[in-house]
Amino acid sequence: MDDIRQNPSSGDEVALRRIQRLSLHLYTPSEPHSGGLSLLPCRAKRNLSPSVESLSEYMRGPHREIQARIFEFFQSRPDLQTPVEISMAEHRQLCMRQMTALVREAGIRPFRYLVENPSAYFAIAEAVGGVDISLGIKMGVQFSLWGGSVINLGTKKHKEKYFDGIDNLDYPGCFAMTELHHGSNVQALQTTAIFDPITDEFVINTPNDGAIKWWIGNAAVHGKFASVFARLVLPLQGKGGKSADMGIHAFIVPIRDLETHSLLPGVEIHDCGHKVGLNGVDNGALRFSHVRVSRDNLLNRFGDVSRDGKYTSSLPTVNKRFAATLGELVGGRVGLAYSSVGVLKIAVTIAVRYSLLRQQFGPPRKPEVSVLDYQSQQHRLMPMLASTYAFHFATQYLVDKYSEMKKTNDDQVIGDVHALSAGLKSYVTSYTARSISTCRESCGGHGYAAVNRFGILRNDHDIFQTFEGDNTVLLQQVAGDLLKRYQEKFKGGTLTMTWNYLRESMSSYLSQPNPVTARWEGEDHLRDPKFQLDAFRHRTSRLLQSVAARLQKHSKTLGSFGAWNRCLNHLLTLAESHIESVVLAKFIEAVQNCPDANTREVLKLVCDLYALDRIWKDIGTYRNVDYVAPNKAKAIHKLTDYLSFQVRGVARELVDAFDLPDLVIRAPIGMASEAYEQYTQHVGF
Ligand SMILES: Cc1cc2nc3c(=O)[nH]c(=O)nc-3n(C[C@H](O)[C@H](O)[C@H](O)COP(=O)(O)OP(=O)(O)OC[C@H]3O[C@@H](n4cnc5c(N)ncnc54)[C@H](O)[C@@H]3O)c2cc1C
Repeated sequence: MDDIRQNPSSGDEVALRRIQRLSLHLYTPSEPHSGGLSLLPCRAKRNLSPSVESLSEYMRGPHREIQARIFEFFQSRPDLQTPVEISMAEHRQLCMRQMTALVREAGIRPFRYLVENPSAYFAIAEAVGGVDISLGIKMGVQFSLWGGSVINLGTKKHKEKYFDGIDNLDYPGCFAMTELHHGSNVQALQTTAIFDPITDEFVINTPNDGAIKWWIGNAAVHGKFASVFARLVLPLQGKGGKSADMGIHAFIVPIRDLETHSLLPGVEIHDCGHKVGLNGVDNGALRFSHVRVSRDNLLNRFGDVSRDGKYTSSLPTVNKRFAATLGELVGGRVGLAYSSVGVLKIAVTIAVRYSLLRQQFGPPRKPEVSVLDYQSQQHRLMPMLASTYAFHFATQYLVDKYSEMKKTNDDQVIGDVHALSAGLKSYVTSYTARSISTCRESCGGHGYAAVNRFGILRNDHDIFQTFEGDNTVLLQQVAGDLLKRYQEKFKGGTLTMTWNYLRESMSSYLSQPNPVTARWEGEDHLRDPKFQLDAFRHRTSRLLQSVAARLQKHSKTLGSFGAWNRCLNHLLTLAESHIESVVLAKFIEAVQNCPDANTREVLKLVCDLYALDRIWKDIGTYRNVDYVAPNKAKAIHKLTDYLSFQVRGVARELVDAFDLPDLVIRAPIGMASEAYEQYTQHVGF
């Protein structure tokens, strides 16, 4: 493409003059702090002066020290840093070396943290994901999935036998749930585990090619064990002497010899091959041909088989056992939501720093301006920066709740964590996936250089939307949960903490919007957290009430499955709306709890942008029900642009406060200083 400055055809000259005229119209000379140009000077602006240190201190959370240890360790070991170009085979070996060195040389034992201090575990996962996302996922497979299944679905005997080997990596393992024909629908898995009462063993078998375990992390190269999810079948225990299918259970199956590493008899493994991303993780496909394992290898916390082949369980039905089994695996979702925010922080930091550095065009006879001074660039990046802050606090809350759940086993907290982890995992990972592309675009051509990271971040992170539960499927769990609570409300039941607002407010949200407040357009009102939360909750309550009525109507003719499908998009919108309400509530709380007044003021600005941008993006919904009048909609739009502009003034400090070391950012264009120098050096100047 021709560059319009170097080769101005007459049409291009006209375009250039138009841009320059536009610059004159839109901008007036800058105030000192913004470092650029100011937008429509219609308001009396206050310059904020955030302290990066104080902001960072508040954001950091309690586990910064262990993260710093991880960064220092990898910083000191260039041989363990992932280069930009690396083959799949080398990447897999490097990832294994990285994980082994972390455990055996740096002395960081993620598995112990997972069991004893989950919030520290998630901080470790975020930090190693910053070193290489493949490493973060490889570690997640080993400790959270393979280790987590043994600890959470097994009993004391399993812990005694396997804990140390998992912890010190003598027992690298896999989590083998997904099959070729079934991923999301776990209840339909076909691998069987048939009890043989004569030998006191289970026989693990893949009955057809559709039941081949697929995508199993750690299987292609490194795994020695797998926790295999299979239907537990008891011969002669069903009606009329038939076999009884007791549903999906997990079994520990050794897959490779501990000494020689060769495949064990009856186990066939093939490599899933080169992937779009995460090529440091060795995903494999496994077929089992009548592999025998001891009865003790059943992970028997929720269901057991006695020596004489009788089934016992504290849970009365197959569905309850299934829910309990899958429920124990929510830790993976918590980790993904949390790590996804970590990836978003990296992408936003690179995009914002570069957009501040990069200068293109400007008013006549004036220096060129930073591209972040363009309203369009602010519109792309500032609400994203605000969302990153919002998700930071929301996922921090999720991690705290998860830790509380593990400590107390309280039913209400369990309910809360299950729905919230499903919702935040899907909402945050989808948002991050979209945003990485926007960040790439906002850095122009230099965003396309592999060294500047967006390609690998996008490719590695993309699958976060699918594994540990496909996002569309998980959002339906959130919607289902909301509907359940809605029904309970009318039966006088209790609501868990996060859902409490529905009880408190359903009736007021569902009454006709107040025509007077619908017209209020003052900045104080629009920036009042009460108005913002009210708007989010009003939308959720309406969506909930209307979808409940639609489901009831359609189920009469379509049955419950058909009715659900007829309302599916509505249900997904409901789930997202609810998650957004929770995210906003947690952000508002975080602002209010911030002890330093200066920092609080900056966070309040960022929070206001998050809230108003979301309201503006969904303004049609609010207008449709006259929750906001036309004048108010216009005021929201104007204020959102203005807040984006204000956040631009503190954008550098906001990304610096993420406190990500160069080891994690790596992109030359995303460096805090001398970015151009580092970039030119990279290509050899
Ligand atoms: C890199 C990678 C690593 C993985 N690691 C592991 C691992 O270690 N262990 C393991 O067991 N698994 C692993 N998986 C598998 C992963 O968990 C599954 O891919 C995931 O659960 C989704 O299942 P699926 O791929 O079969 O998709 P499907 O369930 O077939 O979904 C396909 C599409 O249909 C849609 N869809 C499905 N059901 C519904 C519905 N009810 N309503 C609306 N839409 C629907 C989905 O949104 C999606 O768009 C991995 C996958 C990958 C790619």
